[in-house]
Amino acid sequence: MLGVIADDVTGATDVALALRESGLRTVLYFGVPAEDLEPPGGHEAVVIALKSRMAAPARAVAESLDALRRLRGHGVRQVYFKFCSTFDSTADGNIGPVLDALADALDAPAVLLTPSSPRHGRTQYEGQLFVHGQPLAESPMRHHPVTPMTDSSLPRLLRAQTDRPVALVRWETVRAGAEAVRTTMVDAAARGVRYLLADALDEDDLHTLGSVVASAPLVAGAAGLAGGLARTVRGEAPDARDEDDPMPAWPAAVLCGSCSARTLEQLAALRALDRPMHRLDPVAISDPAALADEALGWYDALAPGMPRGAPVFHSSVPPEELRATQRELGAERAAAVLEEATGRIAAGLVRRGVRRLIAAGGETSGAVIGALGVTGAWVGPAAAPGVPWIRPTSGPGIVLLLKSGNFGGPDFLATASAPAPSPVLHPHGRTEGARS
Ligand SMILES: Nc1ncnc2c1ncn2[C@@H]1O[C@H](COP(=O)(O)OP(=O)(O)OP(=O)(O)O)[C@@H](O)[C@H]1O
Ligand SMILES: O=C(O)[C@@H](O)C(=O)CO
Repeated sequence: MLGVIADDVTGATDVALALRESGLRTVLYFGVPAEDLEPPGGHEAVVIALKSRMAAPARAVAESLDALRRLRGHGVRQVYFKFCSTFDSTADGNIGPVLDALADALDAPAVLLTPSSPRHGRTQYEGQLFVHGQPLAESPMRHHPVTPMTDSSLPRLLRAQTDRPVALVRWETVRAGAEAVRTTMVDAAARGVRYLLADALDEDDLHTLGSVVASAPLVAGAAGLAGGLARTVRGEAPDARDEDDPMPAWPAAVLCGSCSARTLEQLAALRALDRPMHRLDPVAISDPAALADEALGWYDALAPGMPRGAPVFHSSVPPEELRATQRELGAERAAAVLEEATGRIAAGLVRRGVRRLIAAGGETSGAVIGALGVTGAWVGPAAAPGVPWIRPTSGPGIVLLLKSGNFGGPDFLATASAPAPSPVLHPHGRTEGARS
């Protein structure tokens, strides 16, 4: 049994999909599940989604250790710490402290990690992180509203967050094969190195790395290495995926809090389709309940039957406008107002019969999950690489699509919220219409 601790909600759905596509039947929890909650039978991997990415180090460590305790109680022997493929962390940086705490608790000698996730265009070479071939600090991530990333050097980023020695596993070593990586790890551990940032440019590299850490107590990174590890763990055993898992064509709505470049493109595509769109402006209305009431009032006034397609609620703005709002309200307050309002809107929509909710942005998705009281979900088919449909294991009969800010093609939101059928992208690239 593989246990994953993810530092945000869309990171958790991303890694859960990687495990599912590697053939592991995967259950996902939002927050640390209650002691008496027995996971549904038949699963081979458990993912716990925390909302710790923006948290102060002490809180992130406490929450991660709590998740670890729960996973261990559940019989998990190997733990994967999932952080963002763009190494998103605040100025205080909690990835290092969480790694230190998990490594101590699991008695892990040297931990292999990499944010490389080639399916999402993230690669690591010579310790530098690239986003679709651009150095991280030159990518749109430099404008992120809460975690602007202005350095591309992973060793430097990680060393700023931990006192423990960090070294690289260079791409030439990875390409030389599992034995070369193993030797590098053993030598490094003997020299006192605790963290090995491994270069990886493609799925083969990740498979090699996965095979090296198949029995390591702690491994860390983005969804890419988790997939490489899962493929090794799973081996040639029969695939547990439910290939035809169709998504129902239920009434849909889109909730967008992400200001990422890709989300802005996806919103432009919705605008071009003349979808009904409502902007949430925290400067005009800074009381979250009033902001949500206004939005739900707009929804209630829409023509019955939604002839223009699923409605869209958004606060997404380009970087200059975002900075202006943040100057006016403060970045934290603006985010808190919008997240609470978005959660209230999600709950109001479900009360009104919406059963297919598409949320854009990790923090935004966390707010939606929290407001709906969703504590666990089965991982369904992918709507795009890294973005699975999920079905809550209890509560109202709905399906959710929680999209990381930069994931999905330009038409992703339009397609996912289309009346029916919505396309299902199979792991091996085959696309077909889902039945309703
Ligand atoms: N107009 C706005 N003004 C200020 N803050 C905003 C505005 N719109 C959104 N935000 C805040 O910006 C943050 C965006 O983070 P979120 O995690 O939802 O998206 P993301 O960072 O693009 O996605 P991911 O974390 O999956 O990459 C949220 O806290 C959101 O509330
Ligand atoms: O790794 C990624 O980029 C995503 O899974 C993520 O963490 C989104 O917040």
